[in-house]
Amino acid sequence: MASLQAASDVTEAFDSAARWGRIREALKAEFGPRTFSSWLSELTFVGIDHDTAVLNMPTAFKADWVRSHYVERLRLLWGAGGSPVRNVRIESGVRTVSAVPDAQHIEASEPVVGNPAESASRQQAASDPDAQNAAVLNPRYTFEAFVVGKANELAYGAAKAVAEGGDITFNPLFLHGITGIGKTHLMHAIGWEFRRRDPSAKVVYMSAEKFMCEFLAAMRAKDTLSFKRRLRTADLLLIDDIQFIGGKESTQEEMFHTMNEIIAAERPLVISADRPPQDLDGIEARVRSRLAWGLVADINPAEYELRLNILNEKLTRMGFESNALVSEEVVDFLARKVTGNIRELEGALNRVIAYSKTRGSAIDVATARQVLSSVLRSHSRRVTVDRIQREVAEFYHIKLSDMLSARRARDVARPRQIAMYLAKRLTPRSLPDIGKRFGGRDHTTVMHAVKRIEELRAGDGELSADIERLERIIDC
Ligand SMILES: Nc1ncnc2c1ncn2[C@@H]1O[C@H](COP(=O)(O)OP(=O)(O)OP(=O)(O)O)[C@@H](O)[C@H]1O
Repeated sequence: MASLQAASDVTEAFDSAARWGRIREALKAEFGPRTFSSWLSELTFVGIDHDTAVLNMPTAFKADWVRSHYVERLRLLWGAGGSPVRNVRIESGVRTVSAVPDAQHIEASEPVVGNPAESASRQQAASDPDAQNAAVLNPRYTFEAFVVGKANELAYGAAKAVAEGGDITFNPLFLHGITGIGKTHLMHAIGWEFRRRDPSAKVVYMSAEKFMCEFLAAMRAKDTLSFKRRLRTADLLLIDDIQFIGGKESTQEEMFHTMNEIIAAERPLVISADRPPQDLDGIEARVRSRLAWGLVADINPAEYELRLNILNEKLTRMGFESNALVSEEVVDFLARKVTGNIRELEGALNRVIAYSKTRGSAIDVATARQVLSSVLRSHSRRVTVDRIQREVAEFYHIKLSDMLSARRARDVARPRQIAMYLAKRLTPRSLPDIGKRFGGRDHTTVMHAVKRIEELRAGDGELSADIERLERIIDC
């Protein structure tokens, strides 16, 4: 690893590796053995690069997942206890040589971090299959902990209605919105409330990816019956991130029959995705139409006020009511500056808290700015495909969903091509990755769009000026 500082000091390397061993144990205790083995067990420690812990995941897909779901937690664990590590970088690709002693074989010698109640309930789940469905629900994701604002009030209201049972007029409930915005939180909240009202109810929560893996494993083992029975007998079925089954035909077929059976039995079904049903490319028309049958509720990016309320709610829940560690000014600063999604907002808050705890006193805005410099820098610099899609859609007065849709009319196809072109120019994403974010299109479509816009720009001053204007909007 040329970019890494040489681990010349074996003791130092060993210390970091031992630390990684303890962090792995903490993660396992915190997230439970099942989540750990699905998402975190393959993560290996590569080395320390200045103030950054470098970790590796064998596949790009899982690396992406860890980046979007666990990196803040990893950063906090690495940075705890006065450690000089401030950042965590997740690389992908199979690594055969370890730059440091193999951390995975080092026993945890310090107490693990994690919620003991959660660990206990997970341990119980491991030996009690009936308890497993409840155990996958995150205890933090309740309605009480969900802050409502304009951006999510429709989804919240619908989720409450499902959870409270009674006579709902829609089924399924389809929740959609960009990553890190509260879809999973709401689904778990429905599960908790449903079970609170009827402790004997069978609540099944599953990510679509897990649905696929378990179904394919059951097919391979020629035992799909128990899989089918487990899902189809649910009193409440929650399927998260359904976009992942795009293109997987046998899984879609099974999903379709499962949905039909649950709906026909008038038992509630809740589905989530990163986009509305009609834009789920790679998913059969009959499945899409079934998904849109009930109520489709979107969750929009939080506005300033909601971001502020969420931060205050989190602080209260953590027992920081008196603002002893995080002042009102710092909360306001975070709400104004961290505008991406709620996961990022939480991450920034956790960093500020961790830093204040290390110092033993509240910090001011200037220090918060410093502590978050890498987050804020990457935030202001980081142009995302989502952001490009939003700005281009607004600029050309088309619907955001048309960026992902299959519509070929010129008035939407051209802005979509421009957005692809800008995604290639302004983000580090690869062509296949960009294609995936434009409704699962092939990389050749993106390549064609980039070429086409380059050609048009060369001969069309007006288009070229529009693109420059867009670049300025997106860049600021
Ligand atoms: N309105 C809210 N109030 C309180 N916390 C929230 C709210 N919205 C999101 N969060 C928090 O933000 C984090 C990310 O939310 P969540 O995991 O539900 O996102 P998601 O939309 O399911 O993302 P993904 O599509 O990546 O799975 C969670 O910790 C959740 O508790």
